Amino acid sequence: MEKGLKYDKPSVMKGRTDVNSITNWNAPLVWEGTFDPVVIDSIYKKMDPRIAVIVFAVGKYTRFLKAFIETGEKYFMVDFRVTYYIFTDHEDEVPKVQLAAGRKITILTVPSATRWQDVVLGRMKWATIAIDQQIRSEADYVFMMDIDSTFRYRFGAESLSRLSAVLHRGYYKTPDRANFPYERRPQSQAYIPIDEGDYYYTAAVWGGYLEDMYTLVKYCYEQSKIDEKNNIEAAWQEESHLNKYLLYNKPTKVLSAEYLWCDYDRITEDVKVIRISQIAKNYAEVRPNWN
Ligand SMILES: CC(=O)N[C@H]1[C@@H](OP(=O)(O)OP(=O)(O)OC[C@H]2O[C@@H](n3ccc(=O)[nH]c3=O)[C@H](O)[C@@H]2O)O[C@H](CO)[C@H](O)[C@@H]1O
Ligand SMILES: [Mn+2]
Repeated sequence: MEKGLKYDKPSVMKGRTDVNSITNWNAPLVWEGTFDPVVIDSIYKKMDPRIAVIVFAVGKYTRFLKAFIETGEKYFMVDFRVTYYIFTDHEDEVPKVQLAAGRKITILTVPSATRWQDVVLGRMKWATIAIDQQIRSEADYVFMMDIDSTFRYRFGAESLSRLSAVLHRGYYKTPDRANFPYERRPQSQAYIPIDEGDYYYTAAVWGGYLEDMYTLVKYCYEQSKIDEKNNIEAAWQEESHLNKYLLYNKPTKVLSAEYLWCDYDRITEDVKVIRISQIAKNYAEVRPNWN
């Protein structure tokens, strides 16, 4: 980081005591109050990484693009180089948003779908192909995100690592791993035995080094293809495969539920800020099929 930078002296004794801020494999578990944004930004600015955000807006989900990008410009990796890769079947519905310097939008066309499950799983296929053909030469870090989200507070370089995953807000306090909604049928590639598991991660926000993300996205794609051949679809689609992978290949950073909350859940004591909030949506209205 740069010489002469002014910031509060870090303490050995003081810090968050209401939550655990380290995993049992010694990876940071990131909460507000566990990092100094000035120090973090200065460290990462030196590398000036190119950050890719991969989002899908297929069918009626294009309505979420405007708020996602506009709030992203306010809170996501401010002052860093960001490209939003928008995968859509309605190019004409991608809004024109004024972006800060060093930031841009790239539109990629994907087919429409009749089942939402095909869209959420299809993300793994199209992202694998796009990283291979294009993004690999344009980015250092990649994030995969749901589009039905708005940024509300800093989502910055403290989230960067080789592989960073976010605790699902609905399960981060679940005491018993048997209650995680992992895939429990041994016939599926995403199967996790009842007595295994660390955390339950959301598939709505995850990121890391381009090559590590490529490996994981491709893994989810390939596992779901095997499932398809065996006529089975994992309980929570790519989220189930993601959780299986992260159990046996531990993430290098775990981001607290601050990184993905939602508009309709009560905020808990330990969540001091909400960085992304999922928008309340009418599933029946936006999805092409119901179940
Ligand atoms: C908070 C959380 O854990 N979210 C997960 C949950 O999300 P959700 O219930 O929030 O799923 P969702 O409807 O937002 O779908 C996931 C994403 O796929 C895209 N999309 C989906 C349908 C469609 O017709 N068009 C379209 O573009 C869009 O980017 C959307 O944000 O379950 C999904 C599949 O089981 C994914 O695992 C999500 O990551
Ligand atoms: Mn969503």
